[in-house]
Amino acid sequence: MILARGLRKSFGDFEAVKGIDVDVRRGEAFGFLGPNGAGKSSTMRMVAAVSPVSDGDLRILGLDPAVDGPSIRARIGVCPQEDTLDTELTVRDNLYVYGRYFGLPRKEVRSRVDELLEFVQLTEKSDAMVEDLSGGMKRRLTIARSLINRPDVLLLDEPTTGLDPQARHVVWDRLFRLKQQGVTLVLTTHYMDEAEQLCDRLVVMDKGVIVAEGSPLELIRAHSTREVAELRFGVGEHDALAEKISDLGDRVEVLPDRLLVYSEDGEEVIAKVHERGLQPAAVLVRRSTLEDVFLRLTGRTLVD
Ligand SMILES: Nc1ncnc2c1ncn2[C@@H]1O[C@H](COP(=O)(O)OP(=O)(O)OP(=O)(O)O)[C@@H](O)[C@H]1O
Repeated sequence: MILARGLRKSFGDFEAVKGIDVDVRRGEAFGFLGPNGAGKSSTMRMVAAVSPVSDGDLRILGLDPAVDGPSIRARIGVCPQEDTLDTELTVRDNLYVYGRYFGLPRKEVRSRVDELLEFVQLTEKSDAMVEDLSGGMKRRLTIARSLINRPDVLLLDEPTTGLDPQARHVVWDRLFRLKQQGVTLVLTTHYMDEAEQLCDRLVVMDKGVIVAEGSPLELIRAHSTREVAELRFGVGEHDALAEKISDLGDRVEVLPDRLLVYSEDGEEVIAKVHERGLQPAAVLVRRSTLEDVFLRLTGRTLVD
């Protein structure tokens, strides 16, 4: 569905995307992960055929965005990071007008609008003005709008950023359903839990390059241990304590509020910490996640 080879994006002298290779297959959910400024949105905008490629090859649905931009845009759906809804129109009219941009006949748009309002659970808000919607409702409406043309590929730039947990959950639930319906999803996110659950494959980007790619499980196996022991000591004690327990795991990471000890058996780590007479204020053993992969590969947490 999407094929990129040596894809680059420059803004003047600054290179935001530095030659990436990407393959997105039909029907999969593909994620771009990375901290702010990694180049995810710049990549998404090239894939959406709204930002010209600076160098390299890019094919979307087999088409070249430099020459087939309109055909590509007709067959993809885009849910941008910022809501770009028309606040002076009702919920229904936002979808209707957008559908008409695609040149769909009036009758067809009307029934598609009803279908989509139902899908994003906004039927009851059909006649409300956009400015009266909550943030979560606006995001759902933007997703509905991006689906008006029955796209083969749906591009979502941080679809759940800025939403409260419940609103996030509703949006995520709809994305799962779309995936079940066979829509190819390409998304960026900062939320590791979501990426782990939804994405079949993903790439981790940092400073314009891809630093790892694979399924969530493959990435965790390749770049982290099975378990992580989290230890909280007093403020300011973590650096000194990290040295004292550095032999207890494959590696130890120092975060501002805790130590992370990476090992195959977290309980064993905790037991040894206690044997050494150390008294953490709190301990937790958990399995490795994509957040750990990210920390390993970039030396930073995504939340930063
Ligand atoms: N139009 C532009 N002109 C100049 N620089 C830009 C432009 N768009 C993006 N950049 C720069 O390119 C880099 C990558 O930005 P991009 O928005 O692609 O990152 P991102 O991974 O999507 O980050 P975020 O998670 O914050 O959205 C940043 O340093 C940004 O300042």
